[in-house]
Amino acid sequence: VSATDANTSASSEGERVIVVGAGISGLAAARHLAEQGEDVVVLEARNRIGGRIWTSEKWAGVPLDLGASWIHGIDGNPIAALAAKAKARTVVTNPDSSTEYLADGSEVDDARAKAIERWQSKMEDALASYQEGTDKDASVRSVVERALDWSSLSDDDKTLVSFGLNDYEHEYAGSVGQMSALHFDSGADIKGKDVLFTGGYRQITDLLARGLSIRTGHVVEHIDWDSSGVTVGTNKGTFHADHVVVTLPLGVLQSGAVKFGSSLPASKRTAIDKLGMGVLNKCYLRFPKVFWPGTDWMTYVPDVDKYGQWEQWINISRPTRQPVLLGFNAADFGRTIEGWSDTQIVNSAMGTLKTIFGSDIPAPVGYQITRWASDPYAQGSYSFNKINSTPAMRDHLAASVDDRVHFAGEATHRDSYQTVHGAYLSGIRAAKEIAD
Ligand SMILES: Cc1cc2nc3c(=O)[nH]c(=O)nc-3n(C[C@H](O)[C@H](O)[C@H](O)COP(=O)(O)OP(=O)(O)OC[C@H]3O[C@@H](n4cnc5c(N)ncnc54)[C@H](O)[C@@H]3O)c2cc1C
Repeated sequence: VSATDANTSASSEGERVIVVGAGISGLAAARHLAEQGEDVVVLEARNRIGGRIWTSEKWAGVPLDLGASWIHGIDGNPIAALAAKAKARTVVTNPDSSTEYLADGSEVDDARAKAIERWQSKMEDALASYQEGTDKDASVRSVVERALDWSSLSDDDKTLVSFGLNDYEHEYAGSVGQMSALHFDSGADIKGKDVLFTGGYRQITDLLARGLSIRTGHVVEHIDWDSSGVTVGTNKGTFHADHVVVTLPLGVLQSGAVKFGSSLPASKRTAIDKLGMGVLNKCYLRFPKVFWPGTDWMTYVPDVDKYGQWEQWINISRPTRQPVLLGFNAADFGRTIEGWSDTQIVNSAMGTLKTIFGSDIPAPVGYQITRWASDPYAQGSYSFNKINSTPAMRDHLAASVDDRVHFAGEATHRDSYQTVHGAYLSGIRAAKEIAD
């Protein structure tokens, strides 16, 4: 790889490869290529590696993941193998370990819990039978509302149905008004338990990055190619190579922030346009003491006019051994609060916690808040299947162009998009297009 302002190992006889992005997919690609003897450099816009894996060290001794937390399904998962190699300690979290609260803060009783389950299975059935009965797409919300005859429901039932809808948003990060009823859940099933890292997800990216040539602070601005090679322009000079592996997040591709010199194939442009980039944000709150139950999850069922607000919480005090709670907000509300000040967000979170646990709970002694949609190098949290997108579009997004420009990243994995392991596998796939 040669740059006008810098030269790397010019003596190498391997192919010269530039990898754009030092997230898990870029690191996986670069590592595979380096192991095959290729001459590879990673260009990363941020001053850190990891991308949407981002372990905060802001609170001494309490590493917190602001991006990905879980290995989703450890059975046969390549990230679980890397975790073992890194000797990283993990903790199982159990989705069935949950305490549920109603809008007034009272705990959900057995009858109400059954009603919630009943509505959830009605929604699942409605979506499954829609998928079997048509190939015309519609939004998840419209299919559910039609099947359950929304306007005839009592306010009480509307609240429970809304809670179920927002559950889909937390899982897939898209708004149910935009999610494809045909394809929202396409892809691989998760196999095995979910685990998170007590010492942070960065242990995985740090392991992969070891020994690689990575240039942080290099913002890629344009990518050109012809039969003789590729040229990658950055804020710190121009780089030349035989191949480039582009791992830019879907949101960044959609924004047009990086210009592609020769035109990209129509199928790839359509895929970029039609797939969706969703939002999931985190708000960690640290308290002087634990005042919540010992279950892994806490869920809150707000009134319909507070749709999607602070519905899902995880008790992070078990893995961190600290009085810390993590509140999630997805999709529309997750996006809305990015425009709020930190104080507004914390007050809003505390409003929900006070409704549940009483107004005399202690004030938080610290907070950490994410804004993934406003982040110029992510422009969202992860991709989702928007109305009128198709699973084949992920293959189009993944396809290489002229055997020069290769694509990886979570959004390019047809079955395991939205995940760390999907991103990782896509990086290996792209690297193998260049060197097996
Ligand atoms: C809040 C949140 C929670 C999540 N939870 C989980 C979870 O629990 N489990 C799970 O499996 N997955 C989870 N995910 C998804 C997972 O984090 C991603 O699928 C995965 O990390 C994506 O990796 P990637 O390499 O495709 O992209 P990225 O990690 O985004 O890497 C792309 C890199 O490109 C860089 N870049 C962008 N623009 C430029 C430019 N112009 N020039 C140079 N470099 C550039 C970025 O800075 C970034 O480092 C979560 C994501 C978020 C945001």
